[in-house]
Amino acid sequence: MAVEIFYDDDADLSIIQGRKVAVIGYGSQGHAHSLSLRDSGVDVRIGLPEGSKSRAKAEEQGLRVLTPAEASAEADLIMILAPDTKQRFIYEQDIAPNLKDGDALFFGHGFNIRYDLIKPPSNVDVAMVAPKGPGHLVRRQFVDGKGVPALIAVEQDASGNAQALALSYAAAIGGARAGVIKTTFTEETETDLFGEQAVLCGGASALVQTGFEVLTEAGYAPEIAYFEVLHELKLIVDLMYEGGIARQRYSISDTAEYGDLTRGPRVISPAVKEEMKKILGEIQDGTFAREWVAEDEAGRPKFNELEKKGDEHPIEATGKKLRDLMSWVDRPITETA
Ligand SMILES: NC(=O)C1=CN([C@@H]2O[C@H](COP(=O)(O)OP(=O)(O)OC[C@H]3O[C@@H](n4cnc5c(N)ncnc54)[C@H](OP(=O)(O)O)[C@@H]3O)[C@@H](O)[C@H]2O)C=CC1
Ligand SMILES: CC[C@](O)(C(C)=O)C(=O)O
Ligand SMILES: [Mg+2]
Ligand SMILES: [Mg+2]
Repeated sequence: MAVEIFYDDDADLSIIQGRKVAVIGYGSQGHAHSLSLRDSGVDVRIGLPEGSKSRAKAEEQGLRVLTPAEASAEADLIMILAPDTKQRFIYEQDIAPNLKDGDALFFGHGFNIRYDLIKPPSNVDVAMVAPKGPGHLVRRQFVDGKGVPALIAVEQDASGNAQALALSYAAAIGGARAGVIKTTFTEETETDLFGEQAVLCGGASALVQTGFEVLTEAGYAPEIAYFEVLHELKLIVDLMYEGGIARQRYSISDTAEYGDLTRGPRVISPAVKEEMKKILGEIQDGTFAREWVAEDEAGRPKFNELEKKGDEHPIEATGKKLRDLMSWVDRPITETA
């Protein structure tokens, strides 16, 4: 079945402009949504705990900051953009007691609804606006007059108007400039987790680190290895982004293309595809979600150890040294928050 795609002309911005929005969390997505909602004429307040280090950033941008409970009580649309593993506690403690008939509960990712960690009452709309890109780029694209495509989904339509509300919200953060696709909480959650684990983050990081190790262990200069397996990856992905894999193959040399066609499938072998299917199975049957929730509850020992190991990988020191010399590399995407 063909997906439904909506653009600015399909969205009614006045719907979200008529709501009182609370954005809970002011990190990667939270800052992007809040600032762009405000710039689109929406009445927005931020919900953050008293001791949160994000408070100063939000206040510096001229936003009104309340506690999550105060912001939820004041608002009639609550967007939860706190870490996925913290959302159920924030919901129970700060949001649920303040939900009123006709309110809307919004998510930027379907994790807590898909895995039954949050169970909203039947008298509120439950919807999702999930930009398909990192928050800092969502904001930068908005400021540049462009947008990052977004997904919308409605889990519960108490008002009968939840989809129009979600589309209006998505338009206010720039999503409808690029295209807003209708999906479900289940499809968004499972495909998002698969994409970030197997390809975008997990797959790509491991591919780059392994390529760097193979070259440097064979005696090649780390600087040359860095350019070859990391720096140039962006340029190749830019071509894919513009015109697919076919466009990338059109632009590279025939020598590179023959290597791509014959060696690529040896790197991403049938065994890798089998492992990807296993990873998808663990997402679908809830194994990954249970593991991640338990890891977070235990204080993230594995997360912290693996993150530290990644930071200590030799490619990071080489990259830092080289990037400091590259005047042409764009400003950091963390500049806006
Ligand atoms: N990162 C991304 O680009 C994307 C994220 N998403 C989804 O968006 C949501 C937010 O993720 P992300 O932006 O990465 O989150 P971040 O980790 O970047 O930011 C989390 C924010 O929540 C705040 N926070 C922590 N605890 C609480 C609490 N108890 N009450 C209120 N606020 C709290 C943090 O404040 P403090 O400074 O105190 O830690 C911080 O401001 C998730 O559902 C994620 O899956 C979806 C698409 C892309
Ligand atoms: C690719 C990672 C992501 O899913 C995203 C930026 O869309 C996330 O959860 O951060
Ligand atoms: Mg994503
Ligand atoms: Mg994600």
